[in-house]
Formats: sequence, structure tokens, C-alpha cells
Amino acid sequence: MKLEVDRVTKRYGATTALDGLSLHLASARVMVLIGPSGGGKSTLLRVLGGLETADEGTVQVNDHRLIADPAALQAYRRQNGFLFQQFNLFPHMSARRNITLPLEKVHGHPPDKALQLAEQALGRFGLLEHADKLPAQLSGGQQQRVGIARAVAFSPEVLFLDEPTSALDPEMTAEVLELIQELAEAGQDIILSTHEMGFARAVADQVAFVAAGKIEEFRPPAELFGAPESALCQRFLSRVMRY
Ligand SMILES: Nc1ncnc2c1ncn2[C@@H]1O[C@H](COP(=O)(O)OP(=O)(O)OP(=O)(O)O)[C@@H](O)[C@H]1O
Repeated sequence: MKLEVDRVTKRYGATTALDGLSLHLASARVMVLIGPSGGGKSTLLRVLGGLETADEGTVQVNDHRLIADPAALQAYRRQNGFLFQQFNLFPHMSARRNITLPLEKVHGHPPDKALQLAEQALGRFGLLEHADKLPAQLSGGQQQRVGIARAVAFSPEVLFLDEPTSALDPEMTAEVLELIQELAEAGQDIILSTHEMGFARAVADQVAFVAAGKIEEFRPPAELFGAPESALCQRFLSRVMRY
């Protein structure tokens, strides 16, 4: 994927979440956002995915120039897959129905095609045996895997993952991280925010350190984790890598 983000500002009332942020990415499969809580990772992810619009500045993702036009943004959003930190499955529907419903209602597939795509996605992630279960009957890791299956069932252009493992225990985290790694290896473009530094290092082509609404450092993981240049990034890494 390719990104051209220029001087983007996003405010929520008196809070400036993104503060003239610029980011240029010529080519990468997986871009990972790291940084302190409240630094702007989720906001950047939401702006790049077309879920929010910037107040100022310009955003281009691949060939899509994002503009504040509701219909154009909706069409753009439909090409992307999303998963957030809290499980966002419909609680009263089976895993299978959680996948077929948006394929029918959002993507306009007829029921038989939606079912075929859902079965493919469930099979791909080893979830067929859980297809008839409700979310409450699945572990947190399995729920996130269903969420990812749903997000990739229609082959999205970019998959956006906002702290997909933050609500999971370590074993379930590993399960979900392995799946994300498999997707990346299969060629899926991914932008994700995470607090898992080991995973960021393993899966990212490029890591952006986001703090106070700006990109403080943007480099391949071996460089950023091996020898961070900005003082903020050094301090952040020395704090989070200590434990
Ligand atoms: N919908 C919103 N309404 C008001 N303020 C918001 C909203 N979304 C984000 N903010 C504020 O914008 C700033 C950036 O938040 P953001 O969620 O992007 O940070 P983050 O780096 O993803 O944090 P975390 O790691 O804790 O998820 C914070 O000060 C936050 O409180």
C-alpha cells in the first residue's frame, strides 16, 4: 500500500488528537502504529480508514484521495476491513451469521454467495467447528478471529486493526497475532495499532511512533527498535520494554 498524509489536524472539541501530522509511505505490506496512550494512534487509523475526516490537511491511501463527501467516504470504507479492540460481534447471532450479514447488507452479495464467502473465511481460520456458536460461547481469542474472518471475507483492500489483542490474555493474544501474521504473509495490506512491541517488530515493514498527534519517528522495525532517534521514542520504548 501507499500513503500520502500531509499536515493533517483532527480536533475533538478542545482536544487536538492529530496535530499537523504528515506521513509518506511509498510501499509496505504492514504498517504498525505504536506510541503512548492518547497519542493519536486510533484517530490516525480512523482517518486513514475513512471512518473520520480530517479537519485540515490531505489524505491519500493508494489511489483514493479521501474527501469529506459522505457518499465517496462510504464507498471507500466498504473496500476496507476493520477490527477494533473490543469484540464487536452481534451477540445474538452465530459466528457464521455475523459474517454473512455484512456481506449481504453492506456488500450486496446474495445470501448463497455470502454463505460461500463466510464458509471460506471460517475454514481459512480454523473456525468451521464454531460456525453455529454465539459469540458468548466462544473464547475472546476465537471471537477476535471471527471478527478478523468477517473483516477479510470480502478481500478488503486494506485491513485496519485497532489494538486487536488488548482485551485478550497472553495465549489468546498469540492466537490472534499468528493469524494476523498469516494474513500479512498471504499478501493482505494491514495497518494496525498495538501495544505488543514484540509483535510490531516481527510483523511490521514500517513502524510509526505516534505521540502528541504527530509522527515522531517512522522507520523499519529493526532500526526503530534497535536505535530509536527521537528522545520521546527512546523514553517510550525503554519504559514499555522494561517489563
Ligand atoms: N471521539 C472522541 N471524542 C473526544 N476526544 C477524543 C475522541 N477520540 C479520541 N479523542 C482524544 O484524542 C486524543 C487521541 O486519542 P486516540 O484514541 O487517537 O489515542 P491512542 O494513541 O489511540 O490511545 P490508546 O493507545 O489509549 O488507544 C486523546 O486525547 C483522546 O482523548
